[in-house]
Amino acid sequence: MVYQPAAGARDLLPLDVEKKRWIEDRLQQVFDRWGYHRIITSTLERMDTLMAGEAIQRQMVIQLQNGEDDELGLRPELTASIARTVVTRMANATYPQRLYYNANVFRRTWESRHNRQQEFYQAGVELLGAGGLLANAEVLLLVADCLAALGLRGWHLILGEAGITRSLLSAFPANLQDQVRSAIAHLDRITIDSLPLSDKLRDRARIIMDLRGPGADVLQKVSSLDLDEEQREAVNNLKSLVELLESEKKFPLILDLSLIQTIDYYTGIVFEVVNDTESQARVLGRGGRYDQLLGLYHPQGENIPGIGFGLNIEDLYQVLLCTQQLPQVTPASNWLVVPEIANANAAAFAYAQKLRDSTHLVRVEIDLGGRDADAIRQYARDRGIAQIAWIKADGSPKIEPLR
Ligand SMILES: N[C@@H](Cc1c[nH]c[nH+]1)C(=O)O
Repeated sequence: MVYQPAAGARDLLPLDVEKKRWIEDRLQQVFDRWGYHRIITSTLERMDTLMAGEAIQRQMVIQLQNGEDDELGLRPELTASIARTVVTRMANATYPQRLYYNANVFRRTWESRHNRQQEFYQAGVELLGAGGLLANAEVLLLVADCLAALGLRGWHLILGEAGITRSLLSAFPANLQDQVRSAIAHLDRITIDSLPLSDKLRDRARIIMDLRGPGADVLQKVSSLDLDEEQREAVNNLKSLVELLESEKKFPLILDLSLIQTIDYYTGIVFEVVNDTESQARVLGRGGRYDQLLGLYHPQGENIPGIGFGLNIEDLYQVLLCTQQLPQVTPASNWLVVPEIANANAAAFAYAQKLRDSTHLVRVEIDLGGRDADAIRQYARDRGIAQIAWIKADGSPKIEPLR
C-alpha cells in the first residue's frame, strides 16, 4: 500500500519550498516596508466566526468533526479571522492597524473533479480603522509594489465598487436579485433577456453589465443613471480614487461596476489583480473594503472600517515559473566538515559551529562517517559543496577547495 496525501492536499518538497519562500520573502519585505506587522491566527475556527454575516457560504468550508458541540471548520480565508482577533483580543489597539499574513487556507471544491486542490497559500494585508481615499489608495499601491518586488509586469487591476453595484441591483425584485446578480457577474446576457423583468429593468441590467472599461467612460455611463445622494457620493469617491491611481501610472486599470465577489462582506471598492502574460486570464489576488465586518465580532457591535487583499501564492508561482526568476535548485552547503578519525568528532562539531557562527549565512554539514575519502569527495562534488574541512585529532583543519 502506498500512503497518499488527502485528496486536494499537496506536499511541498524542498525545491518547491525554496520557490515558495522566494515569493513570500519578497512580499513580506514589501509589507514590512509599508509598516505592516504580521499576525498569525488559528487555522481552525468556529463555523459561526467563519460565516458571520453570511459573507462566506457553508459549502465553501471544510468542516471538522470533533465530537463536541462546537462546529469547527478550516479557514477558507483570513479576513474574518483577523477581524475576530483584532476586536476581541486587541481591545487596546489604536488605529489604523496595519496587519499582514502569510498562511494556508482551505476551500472545499464541490465539483467532484478528482484531486481538485483544496489547500492554498495566501499572503495579504488588512488595513483596519481607516476609511477614505488615502486608505484605499494605499492598499492598491501596495498591491502594485508587491508585484513590482516579484518582477511581475504584465498585469492589470479590475476595480469595482460593491456598494454601488449592490444598490444598483436593489432596484430588481427581491426574488430575482440573485439570478440577476449571478447573470451580471458571468456576463450572461441570455439569462437577462429571459428573466421576467420590465423593459426598464432589463435595460438597467444591460447597462450594469456594460459598466466596465476605462475609468472615465464607465464613470460617465454610471453618472447618467438616476442615482440617489448616497450613490452619487460613492461614484464621486470612486472618481477621486481613479484619478489618483491614474496619476500614479503604476498599472493599467479597468473599472468594472459589474464586478461581484463570491465572498460577500465587501461594502466599498473591490478589486482583482489579473495577469496578462498567459493566454487565459489568471486572477493573482483579490480584495476590497469591508466596513461592517469588524462590527459583527465586536463585543459592543462597534463598526471599524477595513480594507485588504490576499495574493494567491500558487498563481504567482505559476506565472513566475515562466520568467526563470525562481530558484532552480536548493542551495548547496558551503562546507563539509569531516572528522578524520573518531578522536576528532568533538573537534569537528566545534569547527563546524565556528563556521556557522559567521554573521552571514554559512551552510555547514558534518560528514556522518561510514565512507572513505574518495566517496566523501564525490558526495561533496555531487552536492555542489564548495569546500571540505578535514579535522585532525588535535582539532586542526585541512581545507580542501573543490572547485
Ligand atoms: N480574504 C479575501 C481577500 C481579502 C483580504 N482583505 C479583504 N479581502 C479572499 O480570500 O478572497
